[in-house]
Amino acid sequence: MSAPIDKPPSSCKVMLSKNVANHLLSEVHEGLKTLEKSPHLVGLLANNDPAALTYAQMTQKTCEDNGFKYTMRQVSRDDIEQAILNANTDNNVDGIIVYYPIFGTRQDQYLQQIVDMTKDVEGLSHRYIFNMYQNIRFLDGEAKRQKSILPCTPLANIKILEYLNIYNTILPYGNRLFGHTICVVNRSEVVGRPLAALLANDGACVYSVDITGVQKFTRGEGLQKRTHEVVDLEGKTLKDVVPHCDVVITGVPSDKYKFDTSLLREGAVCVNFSSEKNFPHEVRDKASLFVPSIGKVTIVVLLRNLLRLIQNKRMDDVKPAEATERPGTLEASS
Ligand SMILES: NC(=O)C1=CN([C@@H]2O[C@H](COP(=O)(O)OP(=O)(O)OC[C@H]3O[C@@H](n4cnc5c(N)ncnc54)[C@H](O)[C@@H]3O)[C@@H](O)[C@H]2O)C=CC1
Ligand SMILES: Nc1nc(=O)c2c([nH]1)NC[C@@H]1CN(c3ccc(C(=O)N[C@@H](CCC(=O)O)C(=O)O)cc3)C=[N+]21
Repeated sequence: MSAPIDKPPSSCKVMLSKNVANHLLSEVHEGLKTLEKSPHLVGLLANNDPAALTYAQMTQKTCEDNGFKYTMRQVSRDDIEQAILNANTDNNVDGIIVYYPIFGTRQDQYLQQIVDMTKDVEGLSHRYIFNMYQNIRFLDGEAKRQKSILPCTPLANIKILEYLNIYNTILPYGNRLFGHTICVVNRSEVVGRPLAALLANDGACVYSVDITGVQKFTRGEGLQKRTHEVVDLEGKTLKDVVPHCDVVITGVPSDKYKFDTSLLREGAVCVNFSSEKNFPHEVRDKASLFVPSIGKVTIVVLLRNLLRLIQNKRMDDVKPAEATERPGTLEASS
């Protein structure tokens, strides 16, 4: 009988998102101490998506374990508009999350826009999205007291890269990804495209890959631009860009999809935000760090956004109007 050939142990460190989540939770607990009463988050569920229900239940548990109040309201999709309007005017509600997809059409974007901006924990209101793409970090211009709200899943990915020290804190805020080349596989409007923009705004060169093709997001040579620019890389595919990347982030919503790890640069950092396992087990033979899922971080970011909304509301004696159009600054972190 021949002895089994042992593979050398993998040098890849697998980082579970709960480590990052716990780190962020301590920040959330500090914020909570400054409030008189528990923040109240309302989750509106108007679809039969099991992923949305799981996500809602996980959010409820995290809220209850950490001093937040969470109420799930299940409504039919015909009643969702009225349910949002009721939560908007209810003084006992601090934050609202509506689980999507509901109609799966532009009606979903309509619903996103009727959530009161001061209760929009997901940062889906037009003004927040505009600020994000334009790299405007505050709602009150030069006063810089009210931070704009960033979308939860893109921000969760950023918090993970910060935790993994991909962000270089010796560099000034806004430039801390300078020198990194990052591939994001998914260009949806809710996660992939905003994520590519945020990473590029922080100084990275980002290849954004979708089934429609590859785009490159950068702030130009030597980070000359204030916000990112995008170019279509016609004819290029994942295979052309991945070998250049030191970070690869995947979000393909299919259990059939497996990332071809032979393309990875040795020692790349790999993060998967899809609820499916996009990386096969062999990723451990190539990657230096691997984060298999990020859901727990997303939920803590949601709570952090809720605290931020409450802090912004407190400062509302300073009127935030007209601040949106002013050029942003690069001096504050996400
Ligand atoms: N962990 C978390 O906190 C969250 C996880 N998710 C998960 O992330 C995944 C994606 O969510 P969404 O962006 O909302 O989904 P989506 O369905 O809106 O977008 C998926 C995108 O991936 C692209 N895509 C599909 N196959 C591809 C391929 N082979 N190569 C490159 N691109 C491909 C699609 O064209 C589309 O642009 C889902 O699994 C979802 O459950 C979503 C939100 C939060
Ligand atoms: N407005 C809105 N925002 C969302 O962010 C949103 C939504 N609607 N609709 C539903 C999808 C789905 N989604 C997930 C979030 C976390 C995990 C997650 O936490 N996954 C665990 C594993 C899941 C498990 O334990 O089964 C993890 O990453 O560790 C999954 C899926 C957010 N969504």
